[in-house]
Amino acid sequence: MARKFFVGGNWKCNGTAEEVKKIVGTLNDAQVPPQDVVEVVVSPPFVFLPLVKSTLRPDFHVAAQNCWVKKGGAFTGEVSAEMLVNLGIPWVILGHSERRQLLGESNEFVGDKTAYALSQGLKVIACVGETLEQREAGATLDVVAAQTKAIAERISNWADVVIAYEPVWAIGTGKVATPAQAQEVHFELRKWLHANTSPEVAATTRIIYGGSVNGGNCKELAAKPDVDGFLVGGASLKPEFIDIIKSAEVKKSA
Ligand SMILES: O=C(CO)COP(=O)(O)O
Repeated sequence: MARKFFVGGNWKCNGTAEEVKKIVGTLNDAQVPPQDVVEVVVSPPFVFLPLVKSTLRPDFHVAAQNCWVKKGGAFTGEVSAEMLVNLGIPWVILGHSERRQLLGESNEFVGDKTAYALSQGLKVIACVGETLEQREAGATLDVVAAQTKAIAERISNWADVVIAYEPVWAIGTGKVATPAQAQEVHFELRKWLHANTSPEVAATTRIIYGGSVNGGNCKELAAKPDVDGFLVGGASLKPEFIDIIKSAEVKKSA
């Protein structure tokens, strides 16, 4: 069963309005494979969402980088799923390791957010991944399984979920997981989904890799059977993001 290649660009907390316009211009001018080959989603900071949504080419989509865990109200500083839906934002990234680590988001909280966002009609890029300490302790699979379980316990429909495997030690470090390391975890995650959700969910849910992906390493990673795309940080702010989008071609010819 074919899983459409997915390339997300997580801009994190970067950019001025001028820089954002420039990135959008570069994306709009780029020659990339068609939408039936690759799904492209860029995720600017909240304040730039309307600008990006209104100026970005129509075959690319936008994602927020977070949203609140329940209906909006007296939650100062938060942005609700309802607001994103109201603005026509189709996607949201949840459970990024930077939020898990710096803001103390627990597996349960990320699971609750995922369930709520889906209930409001958003599609979710749900991030999982182990720290270097956890990897060295041999706990990688336990960690990503526990993170995925907290989501699986709270949702029944995986059609609008993409799992992003982002090993914390590979994020922003230039230390990319080897294709074999990524493949191993993606394979195990799919196996976990098979055993704990359904064979159909396991076969159809896209599992994308994130952590120091760039124009130079993307093709080798994309060639692995269980790597269904990427969530790109630093390189998504640069023209090489186009090369990463084009790595979808590797899959097509596989
Ligand atoms: O965190 C990431 C994407 O969400 C990955 O970041 P880098 O590509 O900068 O390592």
